[in-house]
Amino acid sequence: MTPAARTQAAIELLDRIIAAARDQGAAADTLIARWFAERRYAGSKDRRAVRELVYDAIRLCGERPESGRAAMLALVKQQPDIADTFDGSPYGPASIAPDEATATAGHAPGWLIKKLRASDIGIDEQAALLGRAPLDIRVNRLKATRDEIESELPGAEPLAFAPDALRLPHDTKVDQLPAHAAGLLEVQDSGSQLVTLAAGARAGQHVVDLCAGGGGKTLALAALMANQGSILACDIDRGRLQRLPDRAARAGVTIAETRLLNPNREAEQLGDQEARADVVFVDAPCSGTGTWRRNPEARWRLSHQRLDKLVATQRHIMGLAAHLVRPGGALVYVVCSVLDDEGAGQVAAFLNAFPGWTAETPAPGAGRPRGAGLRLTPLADSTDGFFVAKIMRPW
Ligand SMILES: C[S@@+](CC[C@H](N)C(=O)[O-])C[C@H]1O[C@@H](n2cnc3c(N)ncnc32)[C@H](O)[C@@H]1O
Repeated sequence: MTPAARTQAAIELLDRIIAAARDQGAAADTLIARWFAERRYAGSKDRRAVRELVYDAIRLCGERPESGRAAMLALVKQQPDIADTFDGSPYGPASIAPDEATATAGHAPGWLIKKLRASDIGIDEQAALLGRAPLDIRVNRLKATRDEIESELPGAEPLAFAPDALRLPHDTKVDQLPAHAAGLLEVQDSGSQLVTLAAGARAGQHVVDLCAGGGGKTLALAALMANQGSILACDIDRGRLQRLPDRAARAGVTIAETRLLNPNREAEQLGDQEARADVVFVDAPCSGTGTWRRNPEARWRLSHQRLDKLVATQRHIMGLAAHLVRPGGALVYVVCSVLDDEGAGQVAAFLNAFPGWTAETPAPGAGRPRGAGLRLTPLADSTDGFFVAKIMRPW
């Protein structure tokens, strides 16, 4: 592909990503993969170059742009060399007109910037939320030690604050490693590992992982429990939950059982779990503001209404979770968001609604206290952004 054709490809892809963000369609990564699957003529260098242009433009534009071309013109202001590729050639974009509309640069839509500021996420933190995410893995302590895996992977760096975490060079093809196929490691952000550690789950305990999804944190919990005890992994999403048994088998985890929940019938379906769990782990659905490094277009999807709906769902799930915790047990609440509405505010509301419950500040070696919990951010901790709180049920 010529440089002009690459710019045109990026513009077309951005158009699709903008439409999908508006209509709650597929994620940017999926759209990019589909686009190239239909265009086999594009080589690996073309793919990399187009992808880079697309993500640079997404990161640059805080508000959802009017069009892919407007987004790319905003990028031209930052990277003037790209202007030459608007050459009107057969596969390239038309020349730039003097007064063409250009998207505005920024970290997020205005209403969201206000929310971030109100949550003490200043401009440097906002910029870091849009940086490039590192590649972290969790060594599965059921099958290997971190030292063993570190010695096998050139460039792997152990992280001081997460005992099973290694940071790998960006271009490591983790899914092609024999150690990955053998279940010795999983790709998992070190922040994700830390919030799981904060649950303090121990061997022999009964844990309910109420929003288990595909089981990323279920497997980490099982490893911390030395695969002893029991984990009930629940979710309302059949597709995600279905992935868990195979992943568990690969990781040598035998203590996890799955249960598919029906929205709004969860309480009835969890009746047998009433007041039984030592730990109920709630990795709640959230806005994902802490994971913009991986999905920067997520900020174009969010709206006031969507955030309000998420906050209501989180509250509903916390209420369900509270009934499953045994006296003296813990409800561990996690979101990959840095917004107080979903983090500190949510826990304050819970403590108000459930008298006698008390928050313990988890001390996993990173993060800073935020309200009754702990917050991790990309700038301060070099992890994804997370909020975690450990709330104890009275005896
Ligand atoms: C942040 S994701 C969980 C990720 C997962 N714990 C992991 O580590 O891979 C949140 C999950 O909550 C689930 N969810 C949404 N509403 C729910 C509900 N009412 N009850 C249980 N799970 C729910 C979603 O399907 C989604 O899989």
